[in-house]
Amino acid sequence: MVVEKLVPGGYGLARTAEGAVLVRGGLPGEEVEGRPARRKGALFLEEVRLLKPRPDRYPHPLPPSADLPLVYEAQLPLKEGLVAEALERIAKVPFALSPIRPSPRALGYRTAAQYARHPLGGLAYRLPESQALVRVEEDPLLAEPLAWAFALLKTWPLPVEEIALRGSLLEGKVLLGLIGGSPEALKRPARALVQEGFAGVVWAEPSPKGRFRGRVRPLQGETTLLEAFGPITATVSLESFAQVNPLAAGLLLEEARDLVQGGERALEVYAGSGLLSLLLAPRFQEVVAVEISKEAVRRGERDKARLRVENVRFHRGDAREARRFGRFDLVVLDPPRAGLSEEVRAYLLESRPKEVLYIACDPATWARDVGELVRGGYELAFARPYDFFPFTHHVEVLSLLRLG
Ligand SMILES: C[S@@+](CC[C@H](N)C(=O)[O-])C[C@H]1O[C@@H](n2cnc3c(N)ncnc32)[C@H](O)[C@@H]1O
Repeated sequence: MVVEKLVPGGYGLARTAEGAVLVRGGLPGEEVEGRPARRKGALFLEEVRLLKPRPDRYPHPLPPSADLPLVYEAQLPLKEGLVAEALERIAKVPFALSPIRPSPRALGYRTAAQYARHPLGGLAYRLPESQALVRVEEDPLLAEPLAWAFALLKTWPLPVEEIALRGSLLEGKVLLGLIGGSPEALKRPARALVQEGFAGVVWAEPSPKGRFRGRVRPLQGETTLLEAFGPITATVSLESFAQVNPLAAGLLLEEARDLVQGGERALEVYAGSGLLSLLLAPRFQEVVAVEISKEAVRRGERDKARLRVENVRFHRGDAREARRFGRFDLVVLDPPRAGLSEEVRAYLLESRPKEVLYIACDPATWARDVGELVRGGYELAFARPYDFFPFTHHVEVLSLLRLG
């Protein structure tokens, strides 16, 4: 069978007599075979064999997380296609997207990464479906400070379950998170790791809720770094979200700043450390930034003081409570992959801000939300895919909706 197109989740889609089959590892135009198996109501191809690969497959080694192993130029139309198709099929909004903006770096772009420790030594990637560990010998997607850390840690036998890295291109430094093991036993190795060149080492308890969601203890050195995201500098840490490709994120922030009109009050929900609030502050009298992570809010408060921004108010809380903050001229949204919660969508349709700036990392949930806002009286004024994650199917979208 021949893979027809790339679909959400990074699968190839092929059609068979039994219906559409999702193919992990098959790219559009490639001939594959395998055993179709039904899981969770969909048909997946198992034991995939690639019979006829594309001629533009990337010829050098990549980590297993790189599920779009094509030469860079060939990746971009596929990603654009994911966004265009989501708009058409899910939002049902006819709209011409602005062309995708490539990442300034196709390789060496990632400033954050996590690996499991392989039981036989070395670093490994956990396959999302089977949870099986695949050893990672090299990772050319890592930016320079992380590439140094990767090479060092590959041979360092640390008694932990996972490691997390967060680097800064601006400072040329990297923080190391040790997940699992005992913080007492890791104090000495942490000192040695800082002597070796890490800016800081933090221990975290493994938690079913996610990385850094259980107990966290700084072991040695720094816990935050300063990073440049285009027009703004911000602190980053291991503990809470910051964009992994600061050069690409910087381009998006520049364009975002130019898109919005300004006014009296702006609200940012899912704000992280409030990069957009701090950036847009000069255009508004008051900006409220709502974020659930205590650590991200703490970083935001520090950035606010460092940048001497007076009119941004951080609020640690749930986006679902947006209603209590009242009405705004602009609402900025950058939610996790699940997109907006029902309560946030209802709040927007009730309070009717003049502009909604929506940044998304999942085209399908973005399209669902855009569809609902358009049916509620908004018009999609701008949408451009951005490539924050070369060599993977992930794609970011910058969009602006205006009251029609
Ligand atoms: C994609 S990140 C965007 C962060 C920020 N705009 C940035 O670029 O750094 C999404 C953020 O939403 C936060 N978040 C997730 N669920 C939330 C909720 N229910 N209420 C408020 N914030 C939430 C996460 O902690 C994370 O910081």
